[in-house]
Amino acid sequence: MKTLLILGAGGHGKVVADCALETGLYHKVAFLDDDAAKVGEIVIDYPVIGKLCNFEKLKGEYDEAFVAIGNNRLRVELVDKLNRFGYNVPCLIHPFSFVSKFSVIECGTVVLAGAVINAGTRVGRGSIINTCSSVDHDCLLSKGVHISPGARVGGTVTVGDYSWICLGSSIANNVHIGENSIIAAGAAVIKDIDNNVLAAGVPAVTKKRLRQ
Ligand SMILES: CC(=O)SCCNC(=O)CCNC(=O)[C@H](O)C(C)(C)COP(=O)(O)OP(=O)(O)OC[C@H]1O[C@@H](n2cnc3c(N)ncnc32)[C@H](O)[C@@H]1OP(=O)(O)O
Repeated sequence: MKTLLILGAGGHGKVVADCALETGLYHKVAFLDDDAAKVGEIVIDYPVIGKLCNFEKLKGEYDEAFVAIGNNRLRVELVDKLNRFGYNVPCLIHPFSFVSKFSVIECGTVVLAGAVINAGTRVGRGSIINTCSSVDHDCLLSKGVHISPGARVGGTVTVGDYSWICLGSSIANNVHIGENSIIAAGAAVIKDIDNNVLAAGVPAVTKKRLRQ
């Protein structure tokens, strides 16, 4: 059994800790968070022991470290820092998810309860495959992608760096979603989506451009 340091003690941090414990691989977790009010508190039975930057001085005290922060770009930056610093950054797969043995999940990615990842799909580092979402066959999700609860991604879809597929949206097969874009909750995407845009509606259309 291993120990796990989790960067981020918010709602997503709780879910990540729960997932890690459910795997049966960890017997102890602790959190780091930059919210001063959280430091010293207990979050689902486990302590918040310092600020995010404290991961450096804790090296050697935990077997592995994981980033549980919702901001897609920041999450990947921290995964990369942990890797450079020599931490082992796992991928966390909830035991009640299905991840095809013919898929590849890169480090720092969490696959939560009820999620499905089908054969031939690759999920980049620092991604979130959230509760009861699905990513079908032969998809390529780049780094820092968040597939929110209940979202459905058809086969052979590509999603660029840091894009956020919101709650309950559906992405038709063969579509390309650009980098740093947001697909709003409940959208149905049937055509390619540019980089740096918010798309919403059924069928989804570009609503606004986002800062890069
Ligand atoms: C476990 C967890 O909780 S994980 C987190 C899950 N959370 C989510 O998935 C977030 C869901 N939230 C959304 O989808 C929100 O609508 C967001 C994040 C996309 C809104 O983003 P914002 O940048 O604030 O969008 P904003 O409010 O400026 O809307 C821009 C336009 O898009 C439209 N729009 C935004 N969201 C939607 C939507 N879901 N459906 C239809 N239209 C929408 C707005 O009406 C507006 O249209 P208009 O310009 O014609 O008036």
